[in-house]
Amino acid sequence: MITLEHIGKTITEPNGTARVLFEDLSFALVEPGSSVAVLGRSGSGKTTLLRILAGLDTRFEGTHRYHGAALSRRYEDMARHRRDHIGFITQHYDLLGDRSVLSNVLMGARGRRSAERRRASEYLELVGLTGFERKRPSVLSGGEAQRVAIARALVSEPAVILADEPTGALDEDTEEAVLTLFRTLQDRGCQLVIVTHSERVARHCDAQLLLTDRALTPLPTPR
Ligand SMILES: Nc1ncnc2c1ncn2[C@@H]1O[C@H](COP(=O)(O)OP(=O)(O)OP(=O)(O)O)[C@@H](O)[C@H]1O
Repeated sequence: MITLEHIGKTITEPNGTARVLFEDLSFALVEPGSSVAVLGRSGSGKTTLLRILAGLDTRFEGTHRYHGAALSRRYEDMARHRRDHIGFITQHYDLLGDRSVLSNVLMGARGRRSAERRRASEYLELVGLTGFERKRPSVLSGGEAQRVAIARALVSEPAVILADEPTGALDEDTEEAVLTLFRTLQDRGCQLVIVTHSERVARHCDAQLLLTDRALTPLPTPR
């Protein structure tokens, strides 16, 4: 269970003026295996919200809880929280260019080496990238790079997956395969937060929230 309570955040615009991004924002993902889509205009703060949930942004007011316990803002504690519980599919993939695809996926793994390598290969297969293990990120298409980022986030089978536009570079069939993979993980109890501009992706989630006027508002489920 992951919750945000009374979150406030102010950013500084490039011209030096302050802008309130979040004001008394609340969020709760309670049921095991549940998923929520976060929609909102460009610049409304969706990525910032995911970064707070991931423990990557600690400069905010309010409380971030995991299973009821308030998270410390110490860098080491946040890093441990991320490693132990969170899989983050970032908007720009953030692959390491001097490492192979397999090595990039292993960056997301924890546990015994041989088991990790096997699971990394399994997840590459699940995202349709068997045979890509030794390639470098620079030779991948955008959609292939995105699928490597997905495999990296999922390989540790985290309790919570945070996904920033996770299928933005994918064709419909590949997107469907990724959404099916997400559903399989949800069936095992994994919780998902997906930032998306796509109604199709939002429809796959159990609930939809709109980030507007500095806070989250529930939306009726699209048909
Ligand atoms: N560290 C920062 N310092 C200053 N401004 C920031 C910082 N991080 C984000 N911003 C600004 O905060 C606003 C929200 O950014 P964010 O990336 O969260 O939006 P978004 O809703 O995810 O947008 P998009 O849909 O375009 O990806 C933007 O105007 C961005 O320029």
